[in-house]
Amino acid sequence: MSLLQVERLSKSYKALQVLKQVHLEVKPEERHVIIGPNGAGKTTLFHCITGVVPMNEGIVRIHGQDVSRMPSHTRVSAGMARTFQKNNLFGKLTIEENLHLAITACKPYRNRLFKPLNQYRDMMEEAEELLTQWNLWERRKRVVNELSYGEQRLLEIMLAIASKPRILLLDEPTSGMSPAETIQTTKLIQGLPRSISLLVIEHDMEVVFSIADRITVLHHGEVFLTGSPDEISGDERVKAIYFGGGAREHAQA
Ligand SMILES: Nc1ncnc2c1ncn2[C@@H]1O[C@H](COP(=O)(O)OP(=O)(O)OP(=O)(O)O)[C@@H](O)[C@H]1O
Repeated sequence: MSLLQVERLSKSYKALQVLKQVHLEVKPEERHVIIGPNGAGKTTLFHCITGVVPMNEGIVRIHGQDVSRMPSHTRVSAGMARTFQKNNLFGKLTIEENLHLAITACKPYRNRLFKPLNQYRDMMEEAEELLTQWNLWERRKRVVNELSYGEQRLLEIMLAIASKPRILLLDEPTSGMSPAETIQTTKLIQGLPRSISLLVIEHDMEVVFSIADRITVLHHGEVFLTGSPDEISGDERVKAIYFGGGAREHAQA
């Protein structure tokens, strides 16, 4: 069974039809990357899959469960987590405080907190484990606003992992990063447990081909082609779409 299944998803913003009858499947353990020129509808597709914006038509299923009408936060309970193009962190709080909030948001006691967060032992243990795994234990007291842009984006991925998702959606995880940060982030994505399936929007072709098991090309809001990295890189029509239009500036960056 597919972990994520998107069927006939369509979305318009007033007269502008952004997504047209999109079909997409992510299998268990799969790392699936979406590419396409600027304005192809990639981020809008993520917004619709995660319930950030309503779609006009279509079905989204997570592990067979229809989540199409669920609000965004409920989809997290169904096993979906995501990062955004612009980060969603609490800049004035420390790394560990951000993590405590992210873990607590997934706990059954999240709406009835009667004591300070650091007295919830299960949450503190999970936080310590993640901070250690991600080599952030020593830096846990650092305030987020003082971190580099690349560190903030990495922290965002860690916070998304804190909800123990079955599928993680990453929207341009390396955008705005230095070459060194891009390499670090790519390694980190490669090292994520296979138990978490990935759906990633990415423009940097080196990153795309170093993480993708399958690639979907989105063009003018439609799925143009889904295939293996070899199928996509060898397809002349994809090259024409991707390098003939709005992706050029990304490809050359
Ligand atoms: N809230 C909105 N209201 C109106 N139009 C929107 C809105 N969000 C996106 N669009 C339009 O929808 C189209 C697709 O945008 P989207 O951001 O999904 O593309 P994208 O493939 O993610 O692009 P990029 O690679 O530049 O991030 C664009 O024409 C965009 O201007």
